[in-house]
Amino acid sequence: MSKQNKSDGEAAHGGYRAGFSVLVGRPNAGKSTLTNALVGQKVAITSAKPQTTRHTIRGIVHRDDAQLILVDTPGLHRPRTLLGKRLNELVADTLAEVDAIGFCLPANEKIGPGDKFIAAQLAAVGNKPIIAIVTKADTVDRQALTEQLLAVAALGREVRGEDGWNDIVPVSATDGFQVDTVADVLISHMPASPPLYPDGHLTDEPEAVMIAELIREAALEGVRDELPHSLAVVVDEIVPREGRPEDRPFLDVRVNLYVERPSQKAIIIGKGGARLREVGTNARKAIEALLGARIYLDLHVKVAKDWQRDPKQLVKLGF
Ligand SMILES: Nc1nc2c(ncn2[C@@H]2O[C@H](COP(=O)(O)OP(=O)(O)OP(=O)(O)O)[C@@H](O)[C@H]2O)c(=O)[nH]1
Repeated sequence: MSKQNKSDGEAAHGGYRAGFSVLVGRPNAGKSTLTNALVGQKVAITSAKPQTTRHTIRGIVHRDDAQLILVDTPGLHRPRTLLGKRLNELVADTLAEVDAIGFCLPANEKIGPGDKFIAAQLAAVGNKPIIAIVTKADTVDRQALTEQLLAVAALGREVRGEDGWNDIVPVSATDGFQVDTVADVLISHMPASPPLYPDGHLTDEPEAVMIAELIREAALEGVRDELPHSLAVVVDEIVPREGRPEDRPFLDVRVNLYVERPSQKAIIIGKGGARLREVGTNARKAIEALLGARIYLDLHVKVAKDWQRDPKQLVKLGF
């Protein structure tokens, strides 16, 4: 993340700004959906279930005069299991690195203890610009939105003193309402800097992590209720097949899906393996589109008992 030419001031890079921003908020606040709307391409998985975003996934907003690099974090929350604790460490590390923080609070839910907990943590980060983003604005009427904006402003003053949040922006990621404004406001807090990534680059997430996310999304389709947080996906290897012409590569992708109980393994695999085949077919199409190459997808389902609580298992699974 080193920026060349540490000279300050607007004119330093012809007025160009570039930097990092993170969206935080409690589970289900709409962070992934907003990231996707800002970046304009699906990079993070979304789900109706909380805490599906396990990895830090970056998307980049490109403008003629700016680059906004977004980091999508897992839901910041009170640690419960060890996995939760690791997630919170990840969040704390990310906060220290960014130039501005977007704090997401849904318009259609009263500010609760979870939001206050996060607000206090953000205030403790120090002098960083914090922009309160009131998400899902389409779900409430004008008056309810106004009241929520006032409540969010009051929360800002409560944790940060009289100045409160640097900005407050209502947005609807699903309707596209104010999505550009959110980008504008975040960009206004980015430092003068040359572009940090080549144009057209949408994510710097290692391909393996994106592949794992695509498979995880396909595997959870229709069974989210039975398998809320018990599925981890690890890409073992991606090997180019030998003897293929360079312009038409073919890759062997080997992947392990870890669940916590044999009953969950049965759900993933389905009767006679039918469900797993369907998961493979769906994920393969998405992965081929991502990689621009044909692949053979080899999926294995394994039971790793209590992987969420076992430090050794967590390391093995990449957490
Ligand atoms: N109506 C409406 N629904 C939204 C909007 N943004 C997100 N949602 C819905 O809210 C739910 C949660 O959205 P996500 O983007 O997955 O939330 P998140 O904060 O990333 O959640 P975690 O990954 O659990 O931290 C999903 O069902 C979304 O479809 C919005 O602008 N309007």
